[in-house]
Amino acid sequence: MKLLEWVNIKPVESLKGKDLLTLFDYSTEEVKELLELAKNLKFLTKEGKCPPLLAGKTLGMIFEKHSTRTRISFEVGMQQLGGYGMFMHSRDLQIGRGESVYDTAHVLSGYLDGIMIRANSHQMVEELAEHAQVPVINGLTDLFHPCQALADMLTLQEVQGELAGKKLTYIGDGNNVAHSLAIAAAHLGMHIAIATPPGYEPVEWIAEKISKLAITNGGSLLITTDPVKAVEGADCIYTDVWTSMGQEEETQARLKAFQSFQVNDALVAHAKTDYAFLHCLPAHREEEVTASLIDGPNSYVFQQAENRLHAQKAVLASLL
Ligand SMILES: NCCC[C@H](N)C(=O)O
Ligand SMILES: NC(=O)OP(=O)(O)O
Repeated sequence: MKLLEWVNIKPVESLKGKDLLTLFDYSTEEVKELLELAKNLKFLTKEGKCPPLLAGKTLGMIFEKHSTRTRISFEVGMQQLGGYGMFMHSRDLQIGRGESVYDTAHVLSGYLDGIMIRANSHQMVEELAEHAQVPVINGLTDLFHPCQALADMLTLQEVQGELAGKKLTYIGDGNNVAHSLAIAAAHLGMHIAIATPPGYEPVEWIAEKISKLAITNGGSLLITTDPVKAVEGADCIYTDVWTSMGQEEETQARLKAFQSFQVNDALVAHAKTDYAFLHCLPAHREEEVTASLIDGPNSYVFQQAENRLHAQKAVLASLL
């Protein structure tokens, strides 16, 4: 039998034409199906047989902020699926000179089959999605980073198998990455613990929704200011930068506030011995994580970065 006949590469039917703004908008079943498709697309890609599911299609990729992984994985992902990914920096577009989101959405919809955008404000991406006639994919906003979270779950599934009931700990800033990671983990029924300094907790309405979703799926959400409590018995430890893009002038204050939230040998001693360490990257060694950990045997950060490619191909193949 030919590979393509026994590896299931059916796009997630119910997601056709939809946007991906946050994983709150998807059902648990849809998230699981996307991850299954991502796993199969990864396998086929490694065999040199990634199917050309998006032949002739073009994804426009708008960036208001820097990117290494998101830009390159979307561009290469489109190419592997037989389509084309077109990079645009917002400062080169008329939107950078004040053309409205409404007009931009209508105009781009006439040329493209989908739009991926990395933006400063989540609200702007919602407005773009409202007026675009093609799917809009969130490549990071101030509030969410759903594509990252799908790659994170794919990586954890590869490393630890079934995730329901496992404990996922996030240490650091209650930011975009923390929000999306916890939403994805809640879909998969994980026990999530988030430790942040006071004042840097996840946004309240987002945390409430995550908690409900986690409980529905047999998991839970704990938010604490005690990193040791959060790490106790963890299967996975995750951290992100203390200062996100756009917060540069808060750097000094944040360095001080996050001092005791470094992921280091003393802290991970409270986790399971075979815990997996993840970080969305870019990382600052000896700030949020020590080199001994991110470059150590429990770290899967490069596998995680590679998985952006395969997780996003599942998204692209399904939405476009
Ligand atoms: N590459 C992902 C960067 C994530 C970070 N929280 C930021 O928003 O800058
Ligand atoms: N993790 C992530 O989104 O990386 P980039 O900022 O390099 O795209």
